[in-house]
Amino acid sequence: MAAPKQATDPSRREDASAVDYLTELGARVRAARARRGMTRKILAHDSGVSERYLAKLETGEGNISVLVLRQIADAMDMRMLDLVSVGEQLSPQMQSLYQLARQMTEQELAQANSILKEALGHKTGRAKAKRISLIGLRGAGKSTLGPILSEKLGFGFIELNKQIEQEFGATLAEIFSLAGQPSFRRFERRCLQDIIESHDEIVISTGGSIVADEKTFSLLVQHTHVIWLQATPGEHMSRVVEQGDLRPMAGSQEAMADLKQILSAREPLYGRADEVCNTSGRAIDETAQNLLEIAEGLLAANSDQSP
Ligand SMILES: Nc1ncnc2c1ncn2[C@@H]1O[C@H](COP(=O)(O)OP(=O)(O)OP(=O)(O)O)[C@@H](O)[C@H]1O
Ligand SMILES: O=C(O)C1=C[C@@H](O)[C@@H](O)[C@H](O)C1
Ligand SMILES: [Mg+2]
Repeated sequence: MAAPKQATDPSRREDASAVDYLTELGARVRAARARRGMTRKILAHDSGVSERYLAKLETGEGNISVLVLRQIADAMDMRMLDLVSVGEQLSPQMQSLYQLARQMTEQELAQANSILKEALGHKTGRAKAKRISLIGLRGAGKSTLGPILSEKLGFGFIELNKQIEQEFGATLAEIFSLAGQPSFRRFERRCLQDIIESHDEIVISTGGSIVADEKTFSLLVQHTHVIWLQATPGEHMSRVVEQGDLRPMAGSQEAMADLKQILSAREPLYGRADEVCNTSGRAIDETAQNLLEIAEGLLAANSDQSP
């Protein structure tokens, strides 16, 4: 007869973490239901999921399907994300804002955004000081235009990714392969925080994926005047290839589709920038001049707001 599996068996460890996860998920559903004052019967009625199944789920016994979880989240008017992502819950204040925002039309959202920005204007204005950051996809021109802009403004210049490499004594590739993406994101945030604390007049060229981390990107938005350097997908691709990076050529159809997908996924995030600078079909000199005007406009608006 085969010996029973020991606790050190990796498959057992996976089982244990799955049980913990399902228990946590169940507790979240129960807590969310309780916060809304919904009995299990009401949630069953509103979601179309049986009371019996809900009871199993809430005690961590049911390995729920994504679609059923969506029914439950919808019935409680909440994001599935807040049920499934352990350790990443919205604070009560954020939840309240989120609920409010969910009921608004796009037009009302834009209005709410500018009302909030204005109401908090003196705070954000000071918080941004004379820091300009450039964001955008690979080949947008962040590294090319950043130093030119800093020279024209008489400010310092920092290439965030280079700063991270210096700070942590390893190349980006090494950081990604040895420490992994989550560590890179932590280093990136820490570096940005240090730069913000130590520089009031600076141009920062960021990495294209800085928008992927909500906290880091919020830090950037709150403490710098963010300018999104835009280009067409074709130009992003041709510029990267011209720089000698031949990776995008491996199956160029697929690479182009990937690039377009990344761009469209990031567009709403890049869209949080204070201003946009279109670099497409323009010479570097011309773009640099336009970028300078945009930056000066942002700095002037900021000095108007300062107390
Ligand atoms: N109008 C323009 N503005 C900026 N760069 C341009 C323009 N036209 C062509 N280029 C070229 O596009 C390339 C932009 O590359 P750059 O390395 O500055 O992009 P990046 O945004 O820093 O990308 P990455 O995310 O890979 O660091 C350069 O080779 C530059 O010469
Ligand atoms: O756009 C991207 O996805 C990236 C751009 C680089 O600057 C780095 O931030 C990282 O390698 C990822
Ligand atoms: Mg660059």
